[in-house]
Amino acid sequence: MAMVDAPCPLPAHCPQVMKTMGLNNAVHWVAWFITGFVQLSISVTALTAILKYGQVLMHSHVLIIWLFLAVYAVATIMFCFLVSVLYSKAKLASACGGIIYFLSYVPYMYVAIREEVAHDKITAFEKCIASLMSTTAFGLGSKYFALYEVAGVGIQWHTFSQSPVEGDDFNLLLAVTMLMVDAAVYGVLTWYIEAVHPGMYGLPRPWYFPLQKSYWLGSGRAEAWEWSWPWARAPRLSVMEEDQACAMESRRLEETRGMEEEPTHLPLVVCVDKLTKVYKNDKKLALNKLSLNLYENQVVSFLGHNGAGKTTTMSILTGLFPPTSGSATIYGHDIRTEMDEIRKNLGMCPQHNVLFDRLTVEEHLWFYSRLKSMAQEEIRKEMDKMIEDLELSNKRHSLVQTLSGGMKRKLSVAIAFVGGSRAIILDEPTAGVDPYARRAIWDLILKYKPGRTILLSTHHMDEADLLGDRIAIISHGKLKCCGSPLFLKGAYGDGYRLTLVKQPAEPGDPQEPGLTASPPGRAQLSSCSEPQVSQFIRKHVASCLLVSDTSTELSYILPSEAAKKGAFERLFQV
Ligand SMILES: Nc1ncnc2c1ncn2[C@@H]1O[C@H](COP(=O)(O)OP(=O)(O)OP(=O)(O)O)[C@@H](O)[C@H]1O
Repeated sequence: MAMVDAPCPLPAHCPQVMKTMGLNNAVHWVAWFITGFVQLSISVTALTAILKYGQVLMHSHVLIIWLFLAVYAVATIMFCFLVSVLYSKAKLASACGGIIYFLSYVPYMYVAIREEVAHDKITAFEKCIASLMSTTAFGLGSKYFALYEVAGVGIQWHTFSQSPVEGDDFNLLLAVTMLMVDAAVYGVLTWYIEAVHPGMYGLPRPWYFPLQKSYWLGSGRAEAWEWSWPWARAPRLSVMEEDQACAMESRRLEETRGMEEEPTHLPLVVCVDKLTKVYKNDKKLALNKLSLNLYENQVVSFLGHNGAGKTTTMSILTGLFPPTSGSATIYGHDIRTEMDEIRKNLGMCPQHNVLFDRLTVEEHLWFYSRLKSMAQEEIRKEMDKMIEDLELSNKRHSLVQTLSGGMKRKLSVAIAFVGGSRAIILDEPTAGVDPYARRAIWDLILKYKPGRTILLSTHHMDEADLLGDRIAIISHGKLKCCGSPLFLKGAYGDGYRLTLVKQPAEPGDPQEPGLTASPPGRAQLSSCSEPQVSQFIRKHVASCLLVSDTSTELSYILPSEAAKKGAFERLFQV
């Protein structure tokens, strides 16, 4: 059970999202240890009672039986943790874990056969080595219970460190000690393997990471850069120099069409530099040297077709996957080596809701704020404000499983903002919600934008236009254009559309021969004469194009250049 639970204990992706939001890895494992131990201690207690009072180990001290089984339970939990980090799929871990578990009995069988069949003498040291498998230590320990029971005295505190067999220097105390050593060894191996081989999600550390000062003392980014990427030929740069180099690179990009000059007067927060990603199981380039800068107080709308690479970019920025090459910095911290530092300011809303069914709206906001180490009083204030902004006051104490899809999405977006997160990644925040909830999410994003930097992916042009201070469009993993909505419309749009509604002429109305000095809309419409209207518009915007003439409407395209020359002003002032 522990093996199935440990690799993916919560809703899919939940541990990753929690880690992105600042969950300490040690806290994650300790929580699972406590859960496993509480469950197993019930079995241990029941088994102790059965063994003692069911006349199986009737002479042995009840506390020693419980202690022996409890220590074995601890070693077994740690063994499950170890197996769980070896496999990225829970079912595979449980299947293989069972086999590995039974195979670990082999040393015990070897010792037992040599001792009992071949009558060889096995030294305590050899037994300690064999006991590095917890099941072997358990088997050897159980043998002492049996021997003392047969002798009719059972294991007592004074016989705990003695063997009833003459010349045998191993005993139950050594078996229990070895079980504790096993638990510690499995724990260390779990910690190491998870760090260098984090499975499907997470950034692998180099195999020598325990030797890195930066791992133990934090920060030390220059050292981390050097150690983690020894093949990087580029000269070592300070963070400021890196940011400047990154900004210069993007300035070079501006020279190409579709790249607006960047708002360099704002603080640079996210600097994506030639990010490339090739998935192991899909050899094609998911990201192809993507470079993008994000500035404070801005929302950047990330647009692109399905499979363009939006989610991949966001996953790399949030530390779910490592990039194949290239890098990115967030607040000057490198995503490859300083994710723990970055996570203190990072908020994310993944494409699919990752919520706990059995927690309420309020509990979710509280939990994620606490992950960010926010003080209790501040949490209460922020929670009240956010619940009001979400229009979820009446659902404050409702379990998430009772919320509608739109409400769940609103909560997921709100979670990205709690706890003072300043770099926010929103992956299709309004996917699958009704227009009303969509509007509420828009309002929330706009309200919480000041002081933050937001990257928002969407498939909706109107959303990108309305929310985005800048829009970045990617295709096949490459940035195609980036700039303000107005800039992109100017660069790629075919102009402005002018639609005139024809006013039906009322019976007895005198037919006006042409346009008068009366308000232009009314004059044009009342005439309902397309040539005259067109002639009037062409007087001010010579290159206007009539695109439709129906019984109720006239529609024209006015080229963007006309706006720059002030032609629109003259047209509408008439
Ligand atoms: N885990 C994965 N393993 C292999 N290939 C993947 C994986 N995730 C994404 N890809 C591939 O990487 C490319 C980019 O996918 P990504 O999910 O980043 O696109 P997207 O722009 O977010 O698409 P959508 O708008 O549909 O969410 C696609 O070709 C996709 O097939």
